[in-house]
Amino acid sequence: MSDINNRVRKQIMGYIVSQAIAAVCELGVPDKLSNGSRLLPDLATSVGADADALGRFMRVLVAEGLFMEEAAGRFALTEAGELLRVDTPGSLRHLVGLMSKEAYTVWGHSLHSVRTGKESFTEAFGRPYFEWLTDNPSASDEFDRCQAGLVEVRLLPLLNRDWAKTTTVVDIGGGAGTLIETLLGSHPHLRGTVFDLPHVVAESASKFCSAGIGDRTTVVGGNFFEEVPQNGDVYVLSQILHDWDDESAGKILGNCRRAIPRNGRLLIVEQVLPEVATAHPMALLDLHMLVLLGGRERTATEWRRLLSGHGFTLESITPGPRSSVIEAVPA
Ligand SMILES: C[S@@+](CC[C@H](N)C(=O)[O-])C[C@H]1O[C@@H](n2cnc3c(N)ncnc32)[C@H](O)[C@@H]1O
Repeated sequence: MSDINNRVRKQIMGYIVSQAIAAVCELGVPDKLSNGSRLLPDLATSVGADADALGRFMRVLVAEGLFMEEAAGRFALTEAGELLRVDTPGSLRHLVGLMSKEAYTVWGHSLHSVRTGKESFTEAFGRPYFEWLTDNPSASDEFDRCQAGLVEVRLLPLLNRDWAKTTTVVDIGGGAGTLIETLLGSHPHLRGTVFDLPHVVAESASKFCSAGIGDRTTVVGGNFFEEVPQNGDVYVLSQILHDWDDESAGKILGNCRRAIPRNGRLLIVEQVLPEVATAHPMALLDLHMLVLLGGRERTATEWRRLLSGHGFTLESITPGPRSSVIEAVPA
């Protein structure tokens, strides 16, 4: 078979690889191999899998370079596979969580998105994703955990900013509060507010107390389409606006504009797509945002336009290892 034929076949069957990764991660296979190689029957018993079936999953993932078969039936992690462990620095395990289960099911309905320009989650589950999460606590906790896993890398460009003149940071859609916890942990003069849906922030206050920052933090449950907390001098929107189309993103920005003081600042931690379409890794995320949520990733031109349409001037874009910090001030 020609290389082209093989390549297209692999593309067509690509989700088998991603879902095989999700299945072995759910079983904890990469973690069971963290201390070295194991024989298949022993590995299968330790994770509660059928040995023959697990061997067939491993065959595919060995071909993908995630595991190696050191000797017949003895499997180990490769350097790439190490990234699937829960506890490894730079772990991608949170991404496996975000791309499987409901996220995978929703892609079976993606034809709806390409036809209408709308999200497909409602087609698959009866209502939009964030509404569905409200009544599915274990999926919601898993989502918050996976997001928190991403915050570490996203935070780097934020942590490196000069915070000397800032008093209070308000994290809008701050999820599990990891960003505020890390920021306040390394900047003892800062105060922080976490704002998110009530069920998401229900446990946050006690978490902040345990982390020793209870006296410097405020937790507010609410809906950013109605209003957001006042009295911050820096507002953070991390991975929020890409969840929404321009109209909804504009409503969130409008509410931030009403809350933010004239000398305040808005820091948007998001991806910036190149102006010209290329095989940019974020193009995949852009498509996922459309299908899951009806959202989108944006180019610098689109960011400038969206911000200026809702009372902000884009001042700068600072690229980070994963996301950029888009800094804006009230116009
Ligand atoms: C993609 S997550 C980003 C979380 C966090 N900022 C981060 O960087 O990891 C989007 C967040 O928006 C929150 N959210 C969704 N709809 C909301 C609403 N109407 N009002 C307030 N928060 C909302 C979700 O609960 C979730 O925590």
